[in-house]
Amino acid sequence: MRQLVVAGAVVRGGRVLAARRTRPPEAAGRWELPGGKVEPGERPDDALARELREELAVDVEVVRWLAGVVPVGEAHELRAALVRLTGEVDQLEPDGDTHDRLRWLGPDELDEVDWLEPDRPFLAEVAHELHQAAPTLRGVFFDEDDAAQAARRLRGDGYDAHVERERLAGEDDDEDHPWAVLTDAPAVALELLVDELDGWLDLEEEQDTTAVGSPLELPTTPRRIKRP
Ligand SMILES: Nc1nc2c([nH]c(=O)n2[C@H]2C[C@H](O)[C@@H](COP(=O)(O)OP(=O)(O)OP(=O)(O)O)O2)c(=O)[nH]1
Repeated sequence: MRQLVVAGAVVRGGRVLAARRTRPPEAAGRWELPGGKVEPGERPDDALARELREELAVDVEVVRWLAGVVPVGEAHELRAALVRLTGEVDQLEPDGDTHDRLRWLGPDELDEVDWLEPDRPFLAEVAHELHQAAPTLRGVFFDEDDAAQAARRLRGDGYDAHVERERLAGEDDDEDHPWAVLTDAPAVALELLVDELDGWLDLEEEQDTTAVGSPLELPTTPRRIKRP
């Protein structure tokens, strides 16, 4: 019998996490949904949670298993699940051992990376799921602490919210990038926070899911200067 490998489609803010493998040599440079082998007697859900904790230091829960079981080589077979992050994570780092790069991909970006063959049959269902996801709003802040506070408060109100580093149009260095809070909260909730914490709403719908990493435009209306 083939040994089961479980992989997680970690979905957050309308995007899925892809990880680039470093080993074995034939898989190095190819992208996958992070996960690993199920140990004897282990439940697949538990194995997936364990692997993502070990590899990415995140806590997840399985939302549902995707359709299909795909053979991997002679000895393994792959199943994949939609999972969601349950703990506090603002920045994810690759583990360095299995992966050297991570990317959050929107539904129209899934073909931008070179997936391992066994992962490909799952991608159509992942794309469908991402298209269904609640629209993602972005609030942008110059101050990391303000962004973190906004995300915390949104999560406290039961919404999904996380912080990402942004670039601005015309920037050509790594200095002073603003911070974006991506959330499925309604606009009114985010509006109150950007007003209070001196950020702005990024209303470029197209940027939300399709153009990850593309530069933001500066706000067109004056921002208040922060008072001490
Ligand atoms: N984790 C994972 N492995 C995949 C995917 N697609 C795919 O073909 N594989 C292959 C690569 C490996 O040959 C095998 C899983 O190995 P792994 O290295 O991730 O498993 P593991 O963490 O338990 O590692 P190990 O220490 O036993 O090597 O399945 C995928 O999406 N995720």
